[in-house]
Amino acid sequence: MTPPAPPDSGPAAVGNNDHLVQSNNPDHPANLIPYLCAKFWTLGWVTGTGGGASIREDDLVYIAPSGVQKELMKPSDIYVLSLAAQAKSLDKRSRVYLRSPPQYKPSQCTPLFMAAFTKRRAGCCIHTHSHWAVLVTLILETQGPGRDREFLINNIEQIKGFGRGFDKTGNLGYHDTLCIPVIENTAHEEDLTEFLEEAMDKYPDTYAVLVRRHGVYVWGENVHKAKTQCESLDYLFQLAVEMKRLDLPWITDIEPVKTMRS
Ligand SMILES: CSC[C@@H](O)[C@@H](O)C(=O)COP(=O)(O)O
Ligand SMILES: [Zn+2]
Repeated sequence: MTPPAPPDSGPAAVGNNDHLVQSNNPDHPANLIPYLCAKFWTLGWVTGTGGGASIREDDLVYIAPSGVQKELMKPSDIYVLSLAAQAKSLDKRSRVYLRSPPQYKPSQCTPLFMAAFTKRRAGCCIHTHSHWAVLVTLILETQGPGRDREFLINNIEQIKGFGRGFDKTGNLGYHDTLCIPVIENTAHEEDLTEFLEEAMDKYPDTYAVLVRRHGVYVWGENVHKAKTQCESLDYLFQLAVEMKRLDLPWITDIEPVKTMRS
């Protein structure tokens, strides 16, 4: 990831640990979150303040503000919290911020991002409101109860863009079936947390969870992996919607071609 030099990171540090979001390094999370969200906005992933991204570097978690135009964020808008301080806190639901811009509230997606960081040791989590993700959940809805809870696809090259799973090495193969669980949307974002965590427990190797009529959460062990997995998924969601339009199945039984390796 080599974004250009960061924009002006806002007012100089005065208290509030502002130094945590001030860096000339374009790969610093406080620079990278605004840079990535500006890119995601062009893809329709974070339009109208929806969606977002969060990055963990060791103990520190960098989070965007709530309800802001995600493509216009500045490094000085970013919240920082400590996982260790959070773990020590007696009130598990309250957040211990090392830095909070006073004019904002932290993203409503914070507990969902935290689930990826604490339950999967993820280094980055991306939330999109991509049309393709939403459409896939709507198509699944028409498959009826029991068949609407998993997005399954196989025999598509882009599936190789996904890791085999948490603490596993290597990526999925062309003939493997990719399975992304679907949870129901709730009126308030934070209420999704228990269902997202439940899906993580039930699907320990998944790197993503679809939220019906809402979007998708995708994570990875670092920014590169979260971003490329999110891109691969969006590609597959779009393909799946077009396949459905053409009445083509998402799951096919294709015999592996015999090669010198077989
Ligand atoms: C367009 S409102 C969307 C929000 O409710 C939520 O789903 C979301 O994705 C972003 O929440 P935010 O608190 O702005 O980071
Ligand atoms: Zn959302």
